[in-house]
Amino acid sequence: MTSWSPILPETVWSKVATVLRKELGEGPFNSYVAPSSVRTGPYGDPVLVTPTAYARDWISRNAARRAQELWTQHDPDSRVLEIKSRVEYEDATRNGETTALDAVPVKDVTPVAAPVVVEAVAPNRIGGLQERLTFDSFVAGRGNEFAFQMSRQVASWADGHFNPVFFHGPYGYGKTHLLNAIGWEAQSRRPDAKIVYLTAEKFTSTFVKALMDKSTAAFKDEVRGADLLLIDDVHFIGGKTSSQEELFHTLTSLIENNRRVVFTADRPPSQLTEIEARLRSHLSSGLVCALDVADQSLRMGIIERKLEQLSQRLGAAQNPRSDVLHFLAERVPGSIRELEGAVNTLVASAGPRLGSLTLEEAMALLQPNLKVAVERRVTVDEIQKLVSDHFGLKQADLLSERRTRSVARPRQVAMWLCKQHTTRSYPDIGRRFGGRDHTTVLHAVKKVEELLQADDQIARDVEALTRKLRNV
Ligand SMILES: Nc1ncnc2c1ncn2[C@@H]1O[C@H](COP(=O)(O)OP(=O)(O)OP(=O)(O)O)[C@@H](O)[C@H]1O
Repeated sequence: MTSWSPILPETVWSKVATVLRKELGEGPFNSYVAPSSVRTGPYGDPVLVTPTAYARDWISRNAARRAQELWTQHDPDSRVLEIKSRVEYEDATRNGETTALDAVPVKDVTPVAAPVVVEAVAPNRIGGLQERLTFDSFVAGRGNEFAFQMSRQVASWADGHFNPVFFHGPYGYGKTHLLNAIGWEAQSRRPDAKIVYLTAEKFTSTFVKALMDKSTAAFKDEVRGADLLLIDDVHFIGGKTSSQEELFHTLTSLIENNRRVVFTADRPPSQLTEIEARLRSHLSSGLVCALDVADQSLRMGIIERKLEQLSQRLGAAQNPRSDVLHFLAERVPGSIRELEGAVNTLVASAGPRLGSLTLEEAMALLQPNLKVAVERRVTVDEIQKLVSDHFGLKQADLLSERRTRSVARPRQVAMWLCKQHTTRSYPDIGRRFGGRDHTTVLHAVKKVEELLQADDQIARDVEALTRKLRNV
């Protein structure tokens, strides 16, 4: 067996962070420590990378000594934890001080139930695409095989008989992954082509903003000029009349001009009852293709691929024993998103002991993941509807650019509820609130934490909303 040496920095960090969270309190922890992540420096030393110089200074003043103390307790090699802002770290990386292989976003090894770190969003050429979501990292099997083949066909720019292509399926089973993979592959085959990827939220919010700014012509040019348009979560456009109208004209124009369009949604077009009949019918006029929940063998394949990826990035490690693998595949409730979270938890918490863990030990480590997914799943969409109703707003207000307090505060409450009641990451929540940055979500979460202590009215609102969410 090849063992990991030295111990994974992420494993140590997740222990350190758990204690810091308790000692610093949720507010400061979420503001400064949670958005930071642990990377590895050129000589294997851990580096805590903070999003800003301000956060670096705050941590250096208020938490560095304690973090080092805790680090030393948990790291058999007693390495020194350096603290750098992201800019400093990136400069050092550019200057060859670190190796690409060493850079490990902590998100990948952090339990989903303990939001210690923020997902690192890699930059990409097509706006909005995530770099890790490619065909190579997608595992095909029963439930998604046909969707996978169709996606490859669209991405190959082969003469398509079907346009638009519409993928639908339950949450967390790879729709966004396939849409991203199509984008990457199509771009690599035709670098000159214009590929536009938009979530339906982003389509709506950008369009509404363009209406207000009287700049719809630019918006139309951008979207209707695409050779391939990829729209994620189109169900979101339900009830939004002007955006539906715009999407309808966009779709017909692209199809008339032989441009490709691909949609994803949580339901087939026929069930999108909040979408106007004319648009619904156009959505189903090409190929409608279902992604189904994954069976045990697909879940096992995904676990193996995920372990392979983690071991490539973190160094070789022995896979868990087969009873542990089967437990993961069969007993972790929820979608592939929760399954991935469970694999991350196990790898992060077991470290070099991964291969020798007994089933009982694995079950104990996975406790948070088993609990989280047992609870009823709440969606971002549901939270947005509930919050906008509660505060007498429209759902679109929460996604809009409006910053007046009567809108900004409910938006922050909605973001906080999303963090509490869904397994979505900060960047993901930001995307679903009109394409906002993850730092905005972090700020909102921190603000609401503060208000819950200081503002009785907000505390009552949050309590009422939480109760409603549980009973929906
Ligand atoms: N077949 C698969 N192979 C590898 N990873 C997968 C597969 N299916 C899903 N995943 C992973 O599971 C997670 C959730 O998938 P994704 O975001 O694509 O779900 P979705 O169906 O779009 O969900 P939602 O409707 O909530 O947006 C992602 O990290 C994705 O990479």
